[in-house]
Amino acid sequence: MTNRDNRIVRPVLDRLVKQIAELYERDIITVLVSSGSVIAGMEVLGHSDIKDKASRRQVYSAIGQPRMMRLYYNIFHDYGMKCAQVLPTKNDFDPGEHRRNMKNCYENLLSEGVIPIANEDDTVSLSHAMFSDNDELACLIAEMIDADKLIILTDIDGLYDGHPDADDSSLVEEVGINENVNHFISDTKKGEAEGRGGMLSKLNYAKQSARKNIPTIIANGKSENTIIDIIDGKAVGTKVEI
Ligand SMILES: Nc1ncnc2c1ncn2[C@@H]1O[C@H](COP(=O)(O)OP(=O)(O)O)[C@@H](O)[C@H]1O
Ligand SMILES: N[C@@H](CCC(=O)OP(=O)(O)O)C(=O)O
Repeated sequence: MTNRDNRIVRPVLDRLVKQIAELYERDIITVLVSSGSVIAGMEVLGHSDIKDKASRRQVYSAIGQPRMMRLYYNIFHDYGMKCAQVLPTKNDFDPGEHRRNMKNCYENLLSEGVIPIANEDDTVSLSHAMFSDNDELACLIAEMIDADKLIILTDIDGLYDGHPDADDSSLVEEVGINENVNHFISDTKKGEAEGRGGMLSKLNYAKQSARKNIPTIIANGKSENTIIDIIDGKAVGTKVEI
């Protein structure tokens, strides 16, 4: 949802929400896990003199998260839908009261026809409370709500069997949970703002979800109709299944 200049690309969010709205019409209900708060905060504040990276992330995300939600609120509203914000930390997923409360909240939001939008609470999640990235958060939510499917969107069509820019690399259509294909992945993290993730993390959490019987697909979030195509059973992205 960001471009190389570290700006939020509204048409990408618009396309996402349009598809979520179309699925809702078909009684397919989505929970959205969305990053973007740190970059949205950087867009507002610009350069910060705060040296400590964690403190800077707190400040940027505290500024950016309401901005992301304003964008989402407006776009969902344009499609006649309502959305809500859920900001957990990793600790909230431990067995206990917070987990039960969070699950209850998801169930109630969904029963009210409201689409939950989750992001890590970057203002408080430091060290052990921190998810490794939003791929982990999506995986934990999918498991908690017993999702039928997890779709991990990125800026590339899926996992390639070599460097994505190499002429002889091609898209891997399916990966088994016990298949070791980590060597396909090169460290091409573009240094984009404070984004964490990366393809290795997507693959690991996709396998983790598949192990819990949640079919998972890594696909391109910048393409026009990715989510709908996946739901319609078209051959899109990289499937990770048991
Ligand atoms: N074998 C591979 N197949 C697909 N993508 C790969 C591969 N190796 C490295 N990558 C890189 O992973 C990137 C996707 O992860 P990235 O966008 O960094 O994660 P995040 O969405 O968490 O920020 C791709 O843009 C690509 O450059
Ligand atoms: N929670 C942070 C992003 C965390 C993260 O892992 O981002 P990404 O590398 O895009 O999966 C944010 O909203 O900016």
